[in-house]
Amino acid sequence: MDVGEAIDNIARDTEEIIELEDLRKLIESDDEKVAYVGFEPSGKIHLGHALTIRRMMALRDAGFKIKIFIANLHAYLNGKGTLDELDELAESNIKSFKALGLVDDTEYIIGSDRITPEYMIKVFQAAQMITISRAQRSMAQVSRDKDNHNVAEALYPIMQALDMYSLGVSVAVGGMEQRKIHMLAREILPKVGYPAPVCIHIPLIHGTDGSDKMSSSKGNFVAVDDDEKTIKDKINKSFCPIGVVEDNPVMEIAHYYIFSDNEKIHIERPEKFGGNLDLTETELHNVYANEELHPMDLKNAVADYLIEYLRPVREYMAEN
Ligand SMILES: N[C@@H](Cc1ccc(O)cc1)C(=O)O
Repeated sequence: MDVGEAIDNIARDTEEIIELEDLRKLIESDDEKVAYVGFEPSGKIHLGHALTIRRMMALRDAGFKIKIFIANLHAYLNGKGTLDELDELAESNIKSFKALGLVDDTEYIIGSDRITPEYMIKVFQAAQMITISRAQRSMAQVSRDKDNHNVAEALYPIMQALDMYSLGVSVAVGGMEQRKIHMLAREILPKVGYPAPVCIHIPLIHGTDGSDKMSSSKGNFVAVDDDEKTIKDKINKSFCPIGVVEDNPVMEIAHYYIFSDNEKIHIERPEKFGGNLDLTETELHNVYANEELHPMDLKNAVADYLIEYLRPVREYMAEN
C-alpha cells in the first residue's frame, strides 16, 4: 500500500489527526511503530467502539503494531465497579474486539498488569508538572461523577498519559472525548523524556435516543453482538424525526455502516408509498429532507443492513 492510500484509509471517519505530517513520517519510516487505544471495561461494546476498532485495523494495515489497552484501573478510579467486576467485563470486551476483526497482530493489555515501579515513578514525576485544575478539566467528558471531585480524578489523566510511555506508542487513538487528556499527554510526555504521540480522534456517534453520545451506561446503543431481533427493535425505536437529516442517529448509522461499503442504499417500500428506492447518500439526504421518505422505511432498511454488517460478529461470539 502506498503512503497516500494508507493515510486516506486511516483518516476516514476521523474527526482530526494531530498532526497529519507526523503520521506521514511514521508511516514512511521502517522502524517498529505502535498505535494504541484504551477502553474502560464496559457492559457492552457498541457501534461507537466499532468505529474506533475499524480505524485500528486501518493502522494495522499501514504497518503499525496494535495495542488495545483495557483500562481496568482507570475504570476503577472512575468509580465504575470493583476490580473483580471490571475484570469480568474486560474478558467479554476483548472477545467483542476480536469478533470485530482485531485478532492478528494485536496485543491486548490489561492496565493493572502494567503497574511497575518505573511507571509509578514517571507518574509521580508528571504529577509535579500538572495543576489539579488542569488535570480535572481534561476529565470533563470522561469523569463519571460530575459533581464530586476526588484525587482519583486527577490521577486518571496522568496515568493515561504515562500509559503511552509505558506501551511505547507513537499513535494514540480515542474518541473526541479523549481530546483534552491527549493534549495533556502531548505536553507532558516530552518533559519526562518521551516524544509526543500523534493523536487521532474519532467522532462520537449519537445515541439511538438522539442524545449526544452512544454509551453503554445509558442504554442508547446497538451492541455489536445484539441479535437480529434486538437490532430491529432498537432501530425501530430510535429517534428519527421526519424530514430531519442533521443529528439523526439512524442517518448517522447509515453513513458509517452502510455508505462505508455501499455506493447506494436499497430501500424496500410498498408500491402505494412510492415503491423501492436505490439512493446515494446525497440523494438519501435530499429525499429525506423533502419528507419523501418515511422514517419507518428508512429504519427498516438500515436495520436490515446493520443485521448483515454485524453477522460475522455474532457468529464469532457464538463460536468462541
Ligand atoms: N480514558 C479512556 C480509557 C483509557 C484509559 C487509559 C488509557 O491509557 C487509554 C484509555 C476512556 O474514557 O474510556
